[in-house]
Amino acid sequence: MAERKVGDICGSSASTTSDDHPKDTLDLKPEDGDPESPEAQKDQDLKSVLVTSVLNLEEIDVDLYRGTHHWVPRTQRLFGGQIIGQALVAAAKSVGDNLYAHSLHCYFVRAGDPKVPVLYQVDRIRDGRSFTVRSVRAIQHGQPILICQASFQMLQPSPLQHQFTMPAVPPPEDLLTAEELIRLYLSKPDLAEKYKLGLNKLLAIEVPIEIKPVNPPVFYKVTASEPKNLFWVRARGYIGEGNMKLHCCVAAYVSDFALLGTALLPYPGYRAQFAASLDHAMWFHSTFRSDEWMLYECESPWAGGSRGLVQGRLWRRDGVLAASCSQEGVLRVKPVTRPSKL
Ligand SMILES: CCCCCCCC(=O)SCCNC(=O)CCNC(=O)[C@H](O)C(C)(C)COP(=O)(O)OP(=O)(O)OC[C@H]1O[C@@H](n2cnc3c(N)ncnc32)[C@H](O)[C@@H]1OP(=O)(O)O
Repeated sequence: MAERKVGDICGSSASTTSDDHPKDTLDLKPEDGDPESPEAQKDQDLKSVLVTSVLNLEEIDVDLYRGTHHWVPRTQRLFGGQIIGQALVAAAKSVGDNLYAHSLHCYFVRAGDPKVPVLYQVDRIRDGRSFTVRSVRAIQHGQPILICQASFQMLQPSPLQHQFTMPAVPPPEDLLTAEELIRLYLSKPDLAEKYKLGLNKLLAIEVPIEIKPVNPPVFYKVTASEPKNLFWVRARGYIGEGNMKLHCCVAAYVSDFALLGTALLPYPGYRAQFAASLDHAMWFHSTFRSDEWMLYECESPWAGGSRGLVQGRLWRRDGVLAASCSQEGVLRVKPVTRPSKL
């Protein structure tokens, strides 16, 4: 299968079969070439776990897929980004080669259960001339946990093109990863035991995303800040060029990570007692590589009524706006009790 260069926006490499449904188009296998070659083996070894497992759905029947879990947050409810990414994989499988993921809108209606797989039932809502829409229900225990609509468009260039300017920040090479920051905190000789425990738990989590905060928090800082956050993100491991559709699914996974917490930044005197994403919308603007560093600019324009609205923009290193997202989440908080100084 000819490799598609990254110039295609969230494209796919489909081929139609004898029936009227294009066959599965999201090929997660290594690119063309001898699968036994040392290069292919190296790729396979380094292949991001997001590709080899999290976003690699099993086909159960036409338009019915099953997804498994890789990393589950401490809340023990499925990570929202995983369900979104897998739902987009399922939606994209029945969409032809000349169509590109440009948006998705989801509601999280029940907590995902990490003890059982997720089924993805795809409904082919419409195949229009320029736009094709799929609806996906993520199902567990016979009930939907997520409802998602995804839309795909033919490439239709236009003279109307503009974007905001990417924030000026240090490059990722000048910053520390989240793990490096945690190890730095752990190296403090006067670090209290209870903090050590929490930090080592964080280190033990195998999140398939690498993160470099642009303004790393001062360790257990208690000062309020604006509800804005910036960090460099990329998928761990190798994904490679040629499958923009897959990069969109990985970006959907990444976009839900550390986003909702932006709304808590002005309130260091409170901690989340219950926090969960209610909905999530995403728009894909240009080509990008989700296994290369991208700047994730997050901000929360509003919070109230036990909810917080957060918005994110994913920027390529060259300043091109790759994707935007918006999410509202439940934020039920309680005051942080600090040991009295007396
Ligand atoms: C800052 C940290 C950011 C973390 C971001 C995590 C991002 C994620 O990936 S979350 C995963 C994706 N999203 C989801 O799973 C949400 C799925 N949807 C749902 O679970 C439901 O639709 C939900 C909970 C939003 C609404 O359902 P509904 O039955 O109306 O909820 P409700 O009765 O209000 O209470 C639900 C939960 O809030 C808890 N709760 C209710 N009131 C309070 C309160 N005052 N204080 C604290 N918790 C409360 C309840 O105990 C219950 O918790 P649990 O599910 O563990 O029993």
